[in-house]
Amino acid sequence: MTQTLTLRRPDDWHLHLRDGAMLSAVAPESARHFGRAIIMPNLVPPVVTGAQAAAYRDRILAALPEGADFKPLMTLYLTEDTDPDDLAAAHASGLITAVKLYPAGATTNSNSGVRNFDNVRPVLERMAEIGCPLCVHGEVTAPEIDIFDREAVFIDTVLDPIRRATPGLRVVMEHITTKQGVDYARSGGTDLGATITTHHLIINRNHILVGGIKPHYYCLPVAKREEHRLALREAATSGEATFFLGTDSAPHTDALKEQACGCAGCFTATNTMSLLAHVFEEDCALDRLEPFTSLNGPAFYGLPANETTLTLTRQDTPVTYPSKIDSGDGPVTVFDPGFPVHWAVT
Ligand SMILES: NC(=O)N[C@@H](CC(=O)O)C(=O)O
Ligand SMILES: [Zn+2]
Ligand SMILES: [Zn+2]
Repeated sequence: MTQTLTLRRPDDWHLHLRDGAMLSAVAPESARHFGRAIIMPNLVPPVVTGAQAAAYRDRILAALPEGADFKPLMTLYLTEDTDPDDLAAAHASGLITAVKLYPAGATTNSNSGVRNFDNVRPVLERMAEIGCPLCVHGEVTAPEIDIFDREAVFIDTVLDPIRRATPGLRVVMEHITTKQGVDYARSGGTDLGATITTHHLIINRNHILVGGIKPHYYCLPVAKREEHRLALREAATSGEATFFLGTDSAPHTDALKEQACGCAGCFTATNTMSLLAHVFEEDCALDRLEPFTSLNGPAFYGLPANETTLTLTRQDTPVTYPSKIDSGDGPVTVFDPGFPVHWAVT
């Protein structure tokens, strides 16, 4: 008997769509399966004002295939110069859903990010007042901190102090990669959520480094030890309301990934739902895929779950995907889990 699984249409609570030719190439990949996505603002230059967010939203809508059932949920990139009134107006009108905090220098296109967290305190207080969530790239950037420790140190030295100083601020810990991240997210009550990517459920740091360096597995935060991957698997498959899918699908062309100083980011928009069905089946948790991909995220953001559905079918022959998509600027490699996957979106 063929096994099928029907879910409310999933959403992606952390997505990079880029701009220009790349946007046109990757937007259809997300729109095929996802109903909504939180759109990351780390363009060059970043999306820092309401006017820029509106213009970017329009470019995204223009890049969608005709009849696509996909709503971009826009974000502003928090800088030390963010105007609280502009932010509040953009939130009140429904133009933006959240604000994104990048510590300066932490990741791709984060140079305009925050250096001194005291300088954004008034903005954070305003966000707590108006109920606008803060999405956080949670890594410290101090050169003396080992890259594998950057998330855990951020939680203790930046995130926890910010949350204590700003009661009522709703925070999403983006793309958590550690057991410490899982534990902290769990301890935070209903004002704290955490997204987990598809690739961090599949790879650990050995996959990046053993047997030759694999640039297409390099992303930030970098994948950690196996014990951390297992903690993420346990959290994602738990069904707990705190944890929801944010793919962090982050396309870079092969030329930019496969070079002496390669860009960080895994491109998973194309095959995420098949991969997640595989992961949840492996952990005997197929019944908890829907909370992770389709229910917990909207609940955190105070939005209804999607009305339409998506059906996955388990087939005998492995599903096939293009190994690369053409971005117009060159090929982008689709994340390869390294094992056959039998769940197809039908
Ligand atoms: N995750 C990544 O490795 N890269 C993201 C930025 C980010 O989410 O940190 C990107 O924009 O390429
Ligand atoms: Zn990030
Ligand atoms: Zn990201």
